[in-house]
Amino acid sequence: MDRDEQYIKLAIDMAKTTVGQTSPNPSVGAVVVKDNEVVGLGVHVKAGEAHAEINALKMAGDKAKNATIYVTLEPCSHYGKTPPCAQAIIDAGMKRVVIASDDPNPKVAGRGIKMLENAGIEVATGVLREQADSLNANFFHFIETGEPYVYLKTAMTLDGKIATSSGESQWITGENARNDGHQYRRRCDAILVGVQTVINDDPKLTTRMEGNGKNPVRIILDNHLRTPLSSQLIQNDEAPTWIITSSRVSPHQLKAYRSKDHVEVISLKSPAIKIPEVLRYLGEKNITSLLVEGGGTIADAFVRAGKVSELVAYIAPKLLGGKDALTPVEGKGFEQLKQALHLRIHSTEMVGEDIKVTAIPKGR
Ligand SMILES: Nc1c(/N=C/[C@H](O)[C@H](O)[C@H](O)COP(=O)(O)O)[nH]c(=O)[nH]c1=O
Repeated sequence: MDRDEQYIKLAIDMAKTTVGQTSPNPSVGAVVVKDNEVVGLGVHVKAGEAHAEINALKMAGDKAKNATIYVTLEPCSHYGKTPPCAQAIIDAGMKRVVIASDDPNPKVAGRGIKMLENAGIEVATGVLREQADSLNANFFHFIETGEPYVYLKTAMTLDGKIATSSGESQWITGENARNDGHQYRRRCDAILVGVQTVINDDPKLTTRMEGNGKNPVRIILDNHLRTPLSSQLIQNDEAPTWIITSSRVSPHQLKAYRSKDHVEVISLKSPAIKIPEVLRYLGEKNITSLLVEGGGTIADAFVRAGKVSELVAYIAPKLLGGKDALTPVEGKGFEQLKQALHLRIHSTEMVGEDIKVTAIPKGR
């Protein structure tokens, strides 16, 4: 690993610590180096606050002059909530800029680099690009599609069951795997379940394990508004609860949920909920990442709609059997093998006694 890669790696590792808290902005890290000495470090901590480059330049002060800045994403060139970073780098009299990811926004991609080169600053790009790009896969997907990046998460036994035939499901996987699953709740802007999971499991869907963290918005897909008023998602107000229902529900039914400030019922215009419509709506609400926790009917709807960005499967070394035991993907399914959703295995690792597999649909 050469010097440029070393400093970009440091910037990426810093950016990793802010994943989930900068939404709808990307997670970015920056390192300022003068004569092989680190003189400034910075991350973007929250949307609307200073960008990583600005924080690193602030720490570097006068030492930024004729120094090099290593940044995980192309410096912005436009006035957003804060002035453009490319201009701040020019004003600081820097000599060189090393970048990992290009800006995915076609409207501004390359403009920051152009500004820097026109000011006589040397620019190197694409250093550890893949690592930096995967850090912001959610953000890049959101910018390119206007829809949230969708993690489909499931927890099953080795024989593919998510619950016993009598419906018992807690717990299939161990503490470590469930803890790992909560990191996705911290990272995602929203978590989504179907009403059957609410009825069966009465989940809280908050980020509770390993030091807590930001709670995602909790979303229930509920065509006929069957969410029990007594359920934790209605009674517990630690996070917003959005119930997405169809246009067929009556004003009387809607009224029942109005008493809870943290609950919002959204009836989409169609008589039956369609996944693409849900994702367009969530994108408009700046939900950039969505954790779909099931159950099987919901998973099937997302799979058949071709709207899964990444599968996260936890597999417990257990056998449950039972022809009526629930499986991760239920619903209508595909009738022919050639229709199957093909994925590329992205990672496999042990998490406690369980196996964790992540996989990306082919062609993404
Ligand atoms: N049943 C299992 C899971 N089950 C996940 C279901 O969504 C379940 O209803 C919620 O996890 C419950 O939410 P909360 O914990 O109350 O916030 N997920 C897992 O990772 N392992 C399992 O064994």
